[in-house]
Amino acid sequence: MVQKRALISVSNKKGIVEFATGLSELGYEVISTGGTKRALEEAGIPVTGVSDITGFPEILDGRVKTLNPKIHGGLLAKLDDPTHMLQLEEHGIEPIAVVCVNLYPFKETISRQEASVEEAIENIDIGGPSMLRAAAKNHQDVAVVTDPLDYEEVLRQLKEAGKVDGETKRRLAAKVFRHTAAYDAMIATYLTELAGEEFPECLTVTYELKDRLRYGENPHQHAAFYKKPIEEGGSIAGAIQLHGKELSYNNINDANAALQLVREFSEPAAIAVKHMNPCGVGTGETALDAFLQAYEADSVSIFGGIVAFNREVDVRTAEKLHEIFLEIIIAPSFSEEALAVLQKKKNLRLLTVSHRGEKITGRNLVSVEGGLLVQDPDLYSFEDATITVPTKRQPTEEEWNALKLGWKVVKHVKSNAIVLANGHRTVGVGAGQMNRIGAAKIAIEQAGEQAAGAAMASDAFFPMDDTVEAAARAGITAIIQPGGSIRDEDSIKKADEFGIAMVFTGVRHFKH
Ligand SMILES: NC(=O)c1ncn([C@@H]2O[C@H](COP(=O)(O)O)[C@@H](O)[C@H]2O)c1NC=O
Repeated sequence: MVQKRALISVSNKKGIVEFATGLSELGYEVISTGGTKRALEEAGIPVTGVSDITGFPEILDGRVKTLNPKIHGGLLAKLDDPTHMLQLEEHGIEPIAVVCVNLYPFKETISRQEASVEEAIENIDIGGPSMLRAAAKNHQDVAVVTDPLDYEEVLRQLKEAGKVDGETKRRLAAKVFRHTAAYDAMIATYLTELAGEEFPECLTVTYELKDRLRYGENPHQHAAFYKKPIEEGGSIAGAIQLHGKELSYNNINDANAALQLVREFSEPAAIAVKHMNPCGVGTGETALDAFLQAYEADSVSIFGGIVAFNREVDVRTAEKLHEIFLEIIIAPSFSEEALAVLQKKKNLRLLTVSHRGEKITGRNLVSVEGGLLVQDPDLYSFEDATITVPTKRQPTEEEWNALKLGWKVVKHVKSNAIVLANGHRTVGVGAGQMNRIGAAKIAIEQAGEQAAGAAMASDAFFPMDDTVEAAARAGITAIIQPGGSIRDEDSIKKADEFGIAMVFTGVRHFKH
């Protein structure tokens, strides 16, 4: 019997001995590169070295091992093409029926903070992707495996049918091209960043499947959650779920919004979110104080919402949280007693996010029909802004605290956005209105009596003085807004008329 050939060259050696044993027992001649050959021989599997086939040693520190016509001819020949077969014979090349290759660990290398550029470059696999792509192109005749999870199925089919069926070979080939494309995308991103190119001529991003979701924004929409290959600390994609039902599409979006806002605060803070807008934000000496403030901010909307903390949730906070219906609680950690309290609710999702204090710096990508919008995230903070006070009256210390809180929150509310706040919590949130005065009216109505003495934050400038007038009539005493309207003077005059202290930040925080 003519022996069939299987080529195995893997960096990740997991499961390879079992796979190679299976192939060998089925009569395959296993051919391998240096390290793989050694590992298989140690396990007692007969192996032919690739160098014995190519008649060429591995050179340049392994940069050239399998890049040889004796290998690539065997991968690319069409078995039903007489000319191909004749040429193989002429050049003494044997066809290869099974290819098992996984690549140098480029992702793992660049994930290590201390990895040098030289190390990263050495971990760019060249021969591996070449073999994978060749075999995948020729999948009509070659079964190509790159994922150890596929070893079992390939062996099963070879054992039961003596071959891998066409459908499986096509599926494996598609997987290979996804894998090599993702691999190259990571390399391209790494080198593009090193070269400092901001918006290259094409965008090669890659994401890995994290979860299939039960449905999307609505039950009739199919959905999945993909994550970046290398995790960014503090992101929802890196969150660990300790308890509760699986996260839904809307949960993930809301949790993301809550996390982005809680990161604005260094003092203990609690953020309640509904439909991606903060409905109550509180700060205090402790997580409990902060939560009580957030709850007080809007004890109606928080129902069925998400609460994010930037401090550990302790048992006292957990007991308070337990009293209301929430979908998700996110915190850096939960004390054991707190967990015991919160886990009484079967469905309540508890997430921890390992925020190590770094800013999330990756670009924002938003899909529109037929394209993708790409921009930097809005990382501008109050401390970065050039603050001016154009009114006669300067804010008092208490007003400054309220203005800062309102300004941090309004950045995370859908535009047009108005937030009313005191020094400890929001008291009114007007989100996503088509005109500014509309957003102001909603915030003022929600605040009711609490508007008196509160501060107002606006995500963009006032095109006219009507919002200042509405604020004054509600008893608001301080306003923070970007400024920059051609009619700023009208707003300043109106503020002076009512003794309001108004602050300009010079920075707009639209959010759509
Ligand atoms: N250059 C080549 O000809 C080449 N051929 C195979 N490789 C890679 O070498 C690795 C296996 O090496 P080893 O069997 O020596 O442990 C695999 O990840 C494979 O993708 C190569 N490496 C790199 O580019």
